[in-house]
Amino acid sequence: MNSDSKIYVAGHRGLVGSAIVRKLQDSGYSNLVFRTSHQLDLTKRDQVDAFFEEEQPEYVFLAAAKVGGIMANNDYPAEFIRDNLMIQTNVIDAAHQNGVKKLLFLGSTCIYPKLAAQPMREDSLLTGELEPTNEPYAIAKIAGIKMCQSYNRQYGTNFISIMPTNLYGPNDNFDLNSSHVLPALIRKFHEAKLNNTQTVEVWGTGTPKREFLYSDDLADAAVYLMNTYSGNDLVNIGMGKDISIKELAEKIGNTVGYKGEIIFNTSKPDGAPRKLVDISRLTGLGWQAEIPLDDGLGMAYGWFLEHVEKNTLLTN
Ligand SMILES: NC(=O)C1=CN([C@@H]2O[C@H](COP(=O)(O)OP(=O)(O)OC[C@H]3O[C@@H](n4cnc5c(N)ncnc54)[C@H](OP(=O)(O)O)[C@@H]3O)[C@@H](O)[C@H]2O)C=CC1
Ligand SMILES: C[C@H]1O[C@H](OP(=O)(O)OP(=O)(O)OC[C@H]2O[C@@H](n3cnc4c(=O)[nH]c(N)nc43)[C@H](O)[C@@H]2O)[C@@H](O)[C@@H](O)C1=O
Repeated sequence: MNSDSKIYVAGHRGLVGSAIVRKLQDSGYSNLVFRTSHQLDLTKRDQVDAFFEEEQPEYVFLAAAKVGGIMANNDYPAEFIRDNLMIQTNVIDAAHQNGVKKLLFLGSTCIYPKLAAQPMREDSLLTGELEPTNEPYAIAKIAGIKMCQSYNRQYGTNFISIMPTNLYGPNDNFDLNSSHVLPALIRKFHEAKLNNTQTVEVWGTGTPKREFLYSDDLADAAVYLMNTYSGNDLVNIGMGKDISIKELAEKIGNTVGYKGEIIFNTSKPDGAPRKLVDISRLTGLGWQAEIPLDDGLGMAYGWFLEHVEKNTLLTN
């Protein structure tokens, strides 16, 4: 990408899209184009076609998607498979029809089998059963990967796919029903501290392990790979380290300064037992993460205090 290349960041208000925009702007890219979902509903093919014809972007970061944590995926499987298939099909095909030079598709490590050998290598894709709580979303993401690879093969496009681990950072979703674990626990511990509540409920057994990457690290990797990597092989993006949900809860409790007790609600699902990604392909391409979890948690809590707590949560 050149500094004046026209770059479309789909999903620019979200956790990932907003981090990619910050990274591009900080790196001097000045010709960025965005639309909110109200201005451009990417599930609507006619709107997507009109947008690409009008704007003719040269590069596309596809960070628009229907995204949520374990319960949202479990409760709304139809929306997760439908919206994601529609958004990615419309954008990937329009990118091809309009001669986009390069597109980066965001998948997720939930595409790998529930019991994949750890750390999960890119070649474990389609070698076993998926985790049931997010199978419809994972199937949509696998279709997106296969679409990029098929377009590259048949039409000679340059569409790459990256598979980030669990992410967190500014503009995360802090809604307790639909969010991922990390923002949910920041909010739960913060509210328990303010209200002097004796216990905080953590879902599941606390034994599943997850790997967490700060969104600015992910954005750095995405821009780096857009500039340096072309090919059909997926690239995992992660830290290469994971922790249990119990350990995460304890860390967040310490970050927030909560003194009460943690209780586990085992009626809620655990999901995949472990999702540590193998990052050898990524490190071989010359990139590694820089923001340790302890630093990232402090930054995420600071962002929450500044942007979410003040404005909405406690006035509900
Ligand atoms: N969060 C995570 O832990 C992980 C995320 N990913 C992937 O990263 C990508 C981005 O996720 P994340 O940033 O967390 O998600 P967010 O929910 O934070 O943001 C998603 C964005 O998509 C946009 N969007 C949703 N539906 C539509 C639509 N119909 N038309 C146009 N825009 C739409 C929204 O736009 P608007 O704000 O304008 O409504 C929103 O800003 C996804 O592909 C996800 O699978 C991968 C691994 C982990
Ligand atoms: C990114 C990834 O995200 C999802 O998969 P997940 O990693 O299972 O998601 P999660 O962050 O919601 O949960 C992780 C673990 O944490 C436990 N947990 C405890 N307490 C809370 C809690 O309060 N909220 C939530 N959400 N989880 C909690 C929870 O029970 C589980 O054991 C999918 O969307 C998947 O498709 C995907 O791609």
